[in-house]
Amino acid sequence: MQKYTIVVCDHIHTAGLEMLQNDENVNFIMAADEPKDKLVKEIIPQADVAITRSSTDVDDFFLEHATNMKALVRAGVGVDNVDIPGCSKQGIIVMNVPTANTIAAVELTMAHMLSCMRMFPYSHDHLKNQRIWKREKWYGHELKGKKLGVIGFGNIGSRVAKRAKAFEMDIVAYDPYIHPSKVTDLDMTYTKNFEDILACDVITIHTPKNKETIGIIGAEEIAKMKDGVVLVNCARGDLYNEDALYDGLKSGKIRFAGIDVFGKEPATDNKLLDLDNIVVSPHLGANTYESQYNIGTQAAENAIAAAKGISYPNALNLPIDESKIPSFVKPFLEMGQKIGFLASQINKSQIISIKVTGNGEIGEYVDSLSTFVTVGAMSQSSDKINYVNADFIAKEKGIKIEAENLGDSNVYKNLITAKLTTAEGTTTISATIFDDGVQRMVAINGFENEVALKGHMVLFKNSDVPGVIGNVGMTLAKHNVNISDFSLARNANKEALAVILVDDKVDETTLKELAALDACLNVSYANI
Ligand SMILES: NC(=O)c1ccc[n+]([C@@H]2O[C@H](COP(=O)([O-])OP(=O)(O)OC[C@H]3O[C@@H](n4cnc5c(N)ncnc54)[C@H](O)[C@@H]3O)[C@@H](O)[C@H]2O)c1
Ligand SMILES: O=C(O)[C@H](O)COP(=O)(O)O
Repeated sequence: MQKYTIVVCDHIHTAGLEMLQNDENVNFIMAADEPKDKLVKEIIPQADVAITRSSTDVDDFFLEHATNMKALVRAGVGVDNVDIPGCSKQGIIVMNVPTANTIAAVELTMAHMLSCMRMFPYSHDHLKNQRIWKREKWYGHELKGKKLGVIGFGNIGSRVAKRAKAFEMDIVAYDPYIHPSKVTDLDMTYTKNFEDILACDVITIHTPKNKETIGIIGAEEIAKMKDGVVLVNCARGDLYNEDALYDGLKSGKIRFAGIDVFGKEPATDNKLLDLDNIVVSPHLGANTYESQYNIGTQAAENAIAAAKGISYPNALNLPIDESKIPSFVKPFLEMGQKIGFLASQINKSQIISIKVTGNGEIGEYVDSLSTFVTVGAMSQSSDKINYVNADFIAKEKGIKIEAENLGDSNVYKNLITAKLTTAEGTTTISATIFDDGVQRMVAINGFENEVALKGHMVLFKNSDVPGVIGNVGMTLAKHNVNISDFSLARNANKEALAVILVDDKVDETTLKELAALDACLNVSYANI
């Protein structure tokens, strides 16, 4: 029985661990308590799939040891500590669990916001730990009537905004990547002007961490804010520049900050912890039982599906978004891979370039088609090639990949053509799918041979003189090769090409005998 190794690198809910344990095809290794060095060097090389959280960096060191890995599941949202291009290069499909912890993060944000307004952890500490009853010391502020600036209006930001509106706050949202109606339909203000956010009483951030958002709030932005502003960050460390945040809090320009995430975690020696106008938590945004149950079970389910090659839910680095591919396109993708593979068997040499064109409606998907043709064409020479790393590996090998949408075709409703150029020459194959659903080659190197793209194939090119077909048939019969289909086409140069489907593999002796026939120009065998 096929067994797949799934390594759990960080703690996930026991319900997820049980799913892994109970799957008979899964050999599951719980490595959350292993030192990272041991995890990476000794355990990761065994993994077909790994499950990680924010405590495991998927960096050069990790990838260097992930020699068998097919997929990685981030049991959460943020993939800022996962080197996605590096994973793609190694053919590792990266998936996350994007919505399972949304509510947990939303509610923690509200907790931070309220704690900042009422200094709740401090009054609690005063009474409980210091036994001081000093009501006049703890005058807070109300959310009602205050302006809340929300940076990033996705799953979490939009829900924080809705809850804040229930507290009668006025919401201003900044998110250049959404339609403004997502905000205005909720009777909130949408802005493209970041200064409108800086003018708010309370600011909360809910963007991913990337080149554009790191330091989106720095010293300059803080200087423009209202005196006594409150800042909340339950998204990622470093979105607010930590030095600027520290200075702003120290000077009192920022009255209070609620911070769940830090530039470097664990953050036990972060200087922000020295301040007494800050509420902090150790990256607890996702830590509710409900959210961890959802995340743990979804991560386990997705890891099992990926290990078995069944599906890759929420994959972040597939060249195509499968949910956006209409069903009629999928067989064309599969056929693209077949003609790439066929071309590479007929034209066996170092690949120089691959050009893919599409006619008809399929032309719109020619970029995805070219990825599939590339996988097919390169799979002879590399057993590591897949849809995720095909473009990277092609680039690395200096192979030029081109894709072009040629618009409507006069003859075929949809047609894909793959042109494979190697050190030996060029092979061009066109294929289509008619209403009967059969994937058919319709042309090869200028010959209009129509033949189903399946099984064993002999391609026999000859001078167009009498008697050739008979001799080919006799030679195949002599070697016990049964013909199941035969397609003959001629060109203007008095040449003919026979594409012969046969029942079994054709051996070298038979091919040599065919090549020795008088009119033969060349012969090749392929199996798809
Ligand atoms: N503290 C935690 O434990 C915790 C838990 C869950 C999520 N998170 C973090 O919260 C963040 C948001 O998560 P989400 O699920 O809402 O993600 P999401 O993808 O649903 O939303 C992110 C939003 O940010 C917007 N955005 C991107 N770049 C922007 C920019 N430059 N300016 C303004 N808006 C921009 C996007 O358009 C999107 O609407 C992520 O960083 C995630 O890692 C933290
Ligand atoms: O991005 C996330 O999903 C959160 O930050 C949670 O991270 P964690 O899984 O390490 O708690």
